Amino acid sequence: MTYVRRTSTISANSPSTKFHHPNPFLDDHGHMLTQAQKDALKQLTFEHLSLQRLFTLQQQPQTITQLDDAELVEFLTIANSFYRDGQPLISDHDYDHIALAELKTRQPSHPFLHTVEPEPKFTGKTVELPARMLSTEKAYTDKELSDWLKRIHKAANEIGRDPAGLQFRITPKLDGFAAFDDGDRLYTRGDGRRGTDITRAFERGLVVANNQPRGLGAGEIVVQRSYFAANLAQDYENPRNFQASVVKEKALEPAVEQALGNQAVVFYPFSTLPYRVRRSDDLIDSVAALSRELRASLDYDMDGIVIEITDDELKTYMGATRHHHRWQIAYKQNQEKAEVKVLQVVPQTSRSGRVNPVAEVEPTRLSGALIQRATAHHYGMVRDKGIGPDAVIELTRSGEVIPKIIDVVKAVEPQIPASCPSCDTELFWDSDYLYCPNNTGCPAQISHTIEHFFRTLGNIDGFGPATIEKLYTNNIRTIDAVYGLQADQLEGMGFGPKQSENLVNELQRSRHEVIEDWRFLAAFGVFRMGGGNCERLLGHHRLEEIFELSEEQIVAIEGFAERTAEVVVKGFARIRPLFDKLQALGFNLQRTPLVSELQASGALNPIAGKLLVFTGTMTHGSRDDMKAEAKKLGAKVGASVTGKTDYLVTGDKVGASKLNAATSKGVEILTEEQYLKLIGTTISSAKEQS
Ligand SMILES: NC(=O)c1ccc[n+]([C@@H]2O[C@H](COP(=O)([O-])OP(=O)(O)OC[C@H]3O[C@@H](n4cnc5c(N)ncnc54)[C@H](O)[C@@H]3O)[C@@H](O)[C@H]2O)c1
Ligand SMILES: [Zn+2]
Repeated sequence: MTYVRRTSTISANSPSTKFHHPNPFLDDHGHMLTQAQKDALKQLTFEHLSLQRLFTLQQQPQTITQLDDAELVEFLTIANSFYRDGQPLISDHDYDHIALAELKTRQPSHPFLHTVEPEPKFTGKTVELPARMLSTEKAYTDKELSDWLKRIHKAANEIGRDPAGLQFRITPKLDGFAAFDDGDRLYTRGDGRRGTDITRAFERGLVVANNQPRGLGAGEIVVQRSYFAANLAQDYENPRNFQASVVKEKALEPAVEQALGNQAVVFYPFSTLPYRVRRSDDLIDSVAALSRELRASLDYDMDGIVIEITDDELKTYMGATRHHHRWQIAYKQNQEKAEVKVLQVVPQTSRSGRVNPVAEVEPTRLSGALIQRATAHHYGMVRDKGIGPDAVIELTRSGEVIPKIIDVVKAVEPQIPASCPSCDTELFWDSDYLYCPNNTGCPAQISHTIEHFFRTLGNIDGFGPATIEKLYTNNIRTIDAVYGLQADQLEGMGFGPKQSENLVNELQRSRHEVIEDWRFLAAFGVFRMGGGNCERLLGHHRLEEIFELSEEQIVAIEGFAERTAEVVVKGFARIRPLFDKLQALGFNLQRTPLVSELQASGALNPIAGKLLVFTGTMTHGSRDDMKAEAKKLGAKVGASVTGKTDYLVTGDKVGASKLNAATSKGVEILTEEQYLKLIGTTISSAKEQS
């Protein structure tokens, strides 16, 4: 694997760790970690995953299945700790259906799956809970629900109950912070058996929902949905994020204090929740409607419904696993699409000057996450489909944190900016895209370029959007100027003494730590030159040669088209002055090995990248084995000879037509023996090995 592994705690350099976070920023790469998440990450120790890797997993949750076992468990642990802290990294849907499901398939008895997922540690006395507070078993489909029902029926029969007579109590599954109120103290769920004293929440003004008395046992701390949407949605990413802060030991933030004062945050005992009762025979058919009904009757966020049997004797008989009560299940429907109303379309100028539309929408819950904004592909879509205030759009969430607009249900007058939101310069259209032409003076373009640089280097902390914005207002607007900063200068700009020192140390570290030259080049953000293309290019030409390269030389490299070569040559010319200045600062660059060198040294097999066709009966192994081996060495294997074939490898009893085709197309023909020699093995040594 090629990503950087960090084996120790990510260097602590966090400026004031703010618990709640304002709207997350979406950078050019669509990276969505918020500052608070990044700060929290710094507290964690990674053994298997890197920060970059987490970024990728967050952006492409489907790649979670490619992690190895240890990485997967580490990822689950990290995701869980973020979730409990009110800042989910990925959606519940992806957590359950991709990450957890993967572990279930691979290691059904892994301890992670069979205990209550741990909550963050709070200060406070730990006590034995009067009753166990477990997780719930989950059903996402009617089939899963009916399987559960069968188990209930079986148990009922075992103790002589008539399954048809059983009653099921259905309550909303509150999406809050679980707690237990014994009338005197309030405790967290902890590990399900022992919780931590968080009575301070009541002392801070938490009330029991609907003026109910204290001491009603298990429940959740929740915030009113309407209050959240009206007063908190701008500052808190989701209600979980807000709710968790009510019980934290640190001083309350003003918004939390205010919400408590307004009695908008409550402890809701489960025993006082609105409920419905159904019998076995009409349970499954009615769950969807009940779910909607209960949602409408409750001004708190819910995450499905909880179904449990009411027969106490049967409950006792069925008991619990270490993870859940067998007599209870949560039913969650997958809601992957939603229709929402647009509040406004906000323009965001990117590093390249392209202005991207972000639709702010009425807060809507979609597969476990609160959605407040969505991205349109480009302003052409906004223009052609009529997206603006009051438009109704259809959203889908396919793993990304910010969902995409898939369709417009109700079109309106499109909301399109005339000038750049950052520098006010008049925008221009280039087919479907809007651009700010002010490349050298637009604050957004300049700041994002600097952010991109540091983020791509990946070996420097502390230079996030907030820092860069502050530097910008203090006239530090180029990367070389940032590298020239001294601690006292930073202090003069309003950075704290400790932070100033840290920032200067980080700048030094980023120059002294070894970094791959392709990563360094990618940091300059030349159009079409992301990490992959930089590495490919530097596999053929040295970093110091790139400014002399012609379009022809670039096109000659596999993977570069003519149009790309043209913009790349221009792009290199543009960055050259900055490049020279930064290189003079002495970064510790590690060269990308040249393909030619690798081939000469034998590190790269001569057939790597070549297209081979095998024909005839082989003696070295079966033809399939040989094909597999060739692929392992980096070759591609074709079925028939074409003009692109590099070698035709021939065994015994070869048909004349293949040989003729090879000859007429100028394809080199190798006997099996010649081939084995080429790849550095002989028939006998190959046989010994196998
Ligand atoms: N997005 C992420 O990264 C992430 C990470 C970890 C967990 N999760 C989510 O958390 C869930 C598992 O967490 P869990 O084990 O804490 O909770 P759970 O979903 O299994 O629910 C159990 C809890 O539900 C609460 N509850 C709410 N309403 C209730 C009611 N009416 N009756 C009874 N109990 C009720 C109780 O406090 C109980 O402790 C998963 O569904 C998963 O999607 C998400
Ligand atoms: Zn601009």
